[in-house]
Amino acid sequence: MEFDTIAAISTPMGEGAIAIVRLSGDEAVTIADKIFKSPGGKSLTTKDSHTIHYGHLVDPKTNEVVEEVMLSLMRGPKTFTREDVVEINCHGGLVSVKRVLQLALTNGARLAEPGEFTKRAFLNGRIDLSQAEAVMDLIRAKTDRAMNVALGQMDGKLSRLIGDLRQALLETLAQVEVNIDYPEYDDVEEMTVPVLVEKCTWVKNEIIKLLQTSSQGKILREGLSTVILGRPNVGKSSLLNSLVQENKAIVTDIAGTTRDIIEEYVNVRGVPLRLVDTAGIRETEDIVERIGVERSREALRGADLILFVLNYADELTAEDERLFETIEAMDYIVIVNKTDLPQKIDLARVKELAGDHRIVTTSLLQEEGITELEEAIAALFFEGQIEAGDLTYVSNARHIALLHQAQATVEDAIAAAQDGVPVDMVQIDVTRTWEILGEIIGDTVQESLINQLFSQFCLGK
Ligand SMILES: Nc1nc2c(c(=O)[nH]1)N(C=O)[C@@H](CNc1ccc(C(=O)N[C@@H](CCC(=O)O)C(=O)O)cc1)CN2
Ligand SMILES: Nc1nc2c(ncn2[C@@H]2O[C@H](COP(=O)(O)OP(=O)(O)OP(=O)(O)O)[C@@H](O)[C@H]2O)c(=O)[nH]1
Ligand SMILES: [Mg+2]
Repeated sequence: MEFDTIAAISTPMGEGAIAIVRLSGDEAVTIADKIFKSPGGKSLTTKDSHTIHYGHLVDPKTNEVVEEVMLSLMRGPKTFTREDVVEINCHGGLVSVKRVLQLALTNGARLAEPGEFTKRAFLNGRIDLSQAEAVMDLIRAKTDRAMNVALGQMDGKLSRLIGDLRQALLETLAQVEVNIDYPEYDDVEEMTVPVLVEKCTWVKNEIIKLLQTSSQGKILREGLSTVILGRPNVGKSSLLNSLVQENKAIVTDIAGTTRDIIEEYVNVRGVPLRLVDTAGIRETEDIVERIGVERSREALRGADLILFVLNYADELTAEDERLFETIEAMDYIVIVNKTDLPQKIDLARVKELAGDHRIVTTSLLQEEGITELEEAIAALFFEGQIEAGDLTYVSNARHIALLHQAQATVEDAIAAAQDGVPVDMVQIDVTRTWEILGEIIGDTVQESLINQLFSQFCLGK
């Protein structure tokens, strides 16, 4: 494909000692050649591919030296975009990077749109759509595990599986063609239906397996949304601090210390948590605190997991019992904190209220019970789950939606075939399933969607 030459800053703005301005397209080398002077004076166009060069950027209009740089020259198709790529490594700092970019733009490059480099890698056929989406996931990954999932997908793990499913569907379609071409042979019809049902059932089961990974996949990507809940002063902020192993939240003995929501990412035994510390829930006259309490209640609504903190050294209150009711239908762990103080809480009553939910006792002050709590969190996440490593995860909402659609259409195909619907009718559902799966890897997908997907990328990627 033929495209114009794009340029963008590919490193964070104003940070770091070195920054990269990247160019990609047919004119990348000629544009770079116009503005780059090596000590030896030789033109870049004479240089070998995949080489790096020291020199200066010089404005061809004014002959002014703009920057001292290292320049990487990579000719397509063995590049990130499959096009000619030039990367200019300049001194970090806002002014320097912007000057370099500006110089490239005034000498024939166009400013890249967000995600346009990766989009070209896709449009030029180096990667498919799910791999391109994984590039973005990789950048956003907040834990090792999330990063590994993204790396696997970038490597084409999901693409290969989708490819296999589509291949199986194509084979059934071929079988159906034979049937349509030779309708006079009854035995062909007799053969077609079982083959169709068998292959489609396999596809259906694989889709179901993939979808089963999706809730874990989403959590790995976005973190398990975990809300720390409880009355004022029970030790919620202390719990956040001990899980993140840093003093992120303010802890005092004054009830009502936390007024607003505090959010932190932590990795508990491989489970990424998006931890939310909330204002202690109580009836209050204080306007600021009341807003905080309201926000705590809101945070609860989107939570995957609640860490419900109770005070060991205090009797259960009506508020505690109400909170048990509020979270009744949710996943929660009860944490009875302050075990270093004399017991006042009725633990039997706590067990009764908690039912099947886990109860952990802690003294956050003395750093006791934290290991048990971490184990309880990990156990909840991995309960009855297969070892995480070798699964192909789907975590992307777009992929999940398409897999649900594909499951529905392939089920229609199976049901129709079993009901004796003519095979050329069943063929329609099979073809549709093949198309829907193709959308995941971007094979059968609309341009508007592609544009929208890449526009969510960051600049320079
Ligand atoms: N300086 C720099 N660092 C970077 C990138 C970059 O673009 N520039 N990347 C950007 O995100 C990542 C590396 N990703 C890359 C992926 C593919 C190819 C590439 O050239 N692929 C070719 C050739 C492979 C080969 O030589 O065998 C290909 O697949 O055909 C390059 C970088 C991370 N680090
Ligand atoms: N004795 C004892 N004190 C603790 C323990 N954990 C926390 N505390 C103390 O309890 C007080 C309240 O702790 P916080 O973590 O601020 O409680 P909170 O639930 O966030 O309180 P609010 O933000 O006001 O809702 C502080 O003085 C803590 O040092 C514990 O295990 N034992
Ligand atoms: Mg607090």
